[in-house]
Amino acid sequence: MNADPKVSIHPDSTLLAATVAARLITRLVDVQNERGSATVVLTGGSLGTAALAAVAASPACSAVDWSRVDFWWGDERFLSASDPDRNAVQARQALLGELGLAESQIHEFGSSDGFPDQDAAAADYATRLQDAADAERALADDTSDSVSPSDSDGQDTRLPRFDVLLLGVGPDAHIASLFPEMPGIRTKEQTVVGVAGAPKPPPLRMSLTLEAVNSAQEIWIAAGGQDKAGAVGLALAGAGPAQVPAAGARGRRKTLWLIDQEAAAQLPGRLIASDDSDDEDSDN
Ligand SMILES: O=C1O[C@H](COP(=O)(O)O)[C@@H](O)[C@H](O)[C@H]1O
Repeated sequence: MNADPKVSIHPDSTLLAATVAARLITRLVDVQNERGSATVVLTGGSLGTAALAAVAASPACSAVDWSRVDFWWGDERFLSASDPDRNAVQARQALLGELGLAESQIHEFGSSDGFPDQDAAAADYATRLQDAADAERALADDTSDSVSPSDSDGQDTRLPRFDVLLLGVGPDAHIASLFPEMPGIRTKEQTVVGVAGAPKPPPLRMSLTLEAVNSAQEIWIAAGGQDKAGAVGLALAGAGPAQVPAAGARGRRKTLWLIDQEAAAQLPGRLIASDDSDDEDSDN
């Protein structure tokens, strides 16, 4: 049973990005203290990229041991590797390029330079996720006197453990590259899907499926601006995921909506009370 959504509302998108950054730094430090290393799944989009820039600008940035963080992506555009519209290129510019990471920590989707089409790049990403999951399980088995095997705590054996998975939301309520009423949002029994005909350019993309998104320990959905208010309102009013993909995101231990006042304009009244400001932060 995954976690019901909680909502945290912030005055504007600048403060929202700073809050996401502060929370991310804190969560990564906590996970590293608990488990040694941490894994983050990044999003593209305006707020996701602004939050990464805010991590880079934070005086607390160096509290994280970045050499023990792995980065994956929830989605990517099928473009050449250096295209400025690639989510990975934007994330490298905003933060990853500042951290002195090894390339082996940065798990980008394949590009149009290396793959014939988006389906081949999606299949490759699924294989790399499975390889990482297998390696994680082998490590857990080796240390099983002190650590529970990762597949006995409900972890999806096709995927590494995602400690925090970040999502943006489009005005149409898409998350990652799962768009309303398109095949990707209905795809089952696979972890990654190729997307053709996306309504937001570029049309060719790769995305984690909803199953894979919802394998994350914590999902943080960040949205700012009045153009997101309708999508946020519908998602939190309990719409169906096929029509409103953002409604389907549920982390295993936490589902946290981080939004600004403008994006909160159509929030159902009962949810304003679910603000997680007194929620510990329950990250322990
Ligand atoms: O195309 C995409 O859009 C969404 C939302 O982006 P935003 O700029 O409207 O916030 C993003 O979450 C996704 O990763 C990206 O590929």
